[in-house]
Amino acid sequence: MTGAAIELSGVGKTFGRVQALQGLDLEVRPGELTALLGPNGAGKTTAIGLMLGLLRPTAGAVRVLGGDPRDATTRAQVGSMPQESALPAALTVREAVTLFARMYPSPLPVDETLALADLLPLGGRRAGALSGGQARRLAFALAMVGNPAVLYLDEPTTGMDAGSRQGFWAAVERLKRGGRTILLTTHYLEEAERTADRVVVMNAGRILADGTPGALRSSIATSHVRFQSDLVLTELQHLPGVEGAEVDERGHATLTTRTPEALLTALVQSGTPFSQLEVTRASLEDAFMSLTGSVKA
Ligand SMILES: Nc1ncnc2c1ncn2[C@@H]1O[C@H](COP(=O)(O)OP(=O)(O)OP(=O)(O)O)[C@@H](O)[C@H]1O
Repeated sequence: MTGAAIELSGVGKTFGRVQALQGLDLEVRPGELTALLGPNGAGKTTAIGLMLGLLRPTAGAVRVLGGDPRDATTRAQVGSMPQESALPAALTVREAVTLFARMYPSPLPVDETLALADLLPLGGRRAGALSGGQARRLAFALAMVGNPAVLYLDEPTTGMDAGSRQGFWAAVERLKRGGRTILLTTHYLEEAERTADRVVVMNAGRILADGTPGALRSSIATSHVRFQSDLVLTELQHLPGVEGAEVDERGHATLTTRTPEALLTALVQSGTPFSQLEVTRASLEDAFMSLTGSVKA
């Protein structure tokens, strides 16, 4: 045992001819909030299915809290908010949470769980009558009521309005401070950046990047520097930190760089006259798309 809360080593998963995951190595430390990011079909849900013991790996091994994710002792310590949850439509919110609480050895108090998911005012409403965003909050409550050490949230905020989202992330922050290990998938990069200790970017069943949100941003986020000058393409390419350069026939240059400040300092120091300067920072969304080569999901 390595002390990792979740450990995937050399994990592969195929569905017929589809290779959903290939040689996946991932260690999640206890208490860490990890965001799995990737376009549709990247393999995020499959990875969670393996960590939950709902799927068996075709290759490699999956350990959760030092045990087999299929064992009852492991499952009792794990909570999951799936992408689409079948909620017990005829039960009220409170009844559903109470019922789920009975399935765990040391559940959270029902009222505390309802409060965490901002559902106290809706305790008497039938699950089948909830709005989409409210139903997501009930799925969150059902994932939490067992007082899990490890919590999986698969695209948790899909369908939530801005207010629900804010409340939800505040609750996740509290859970994180309480020392739980949380692994979530999301398409909302900015949310992941704000909340996660670590971001793991996946595409086509593999990990493309893994690091803190800040490190990821600085490793992939580029800026565009545009100006007009007499410099020709080779001179532009030799400015410090230039990763890409284009120049049109009128001398309008567009340079791609991760260090726009150093580039501009060198440009000014060279004494070359320039005009129409414009510096734009690529959004994290752009950087993510260029990394995964995907269109926005
Ligand atoms: N039960 C299954 N049978 C066949 N193929 C599957 C099955 N489950 C997943 N796949 C395929 O495996 C690949 C990974 O799917 P997965 O659902 O893990 O992606 P994802 O990253 O969660 O995508 P999304 O962002 O759309 O939820 C996809 O090509 C998908 O079609």
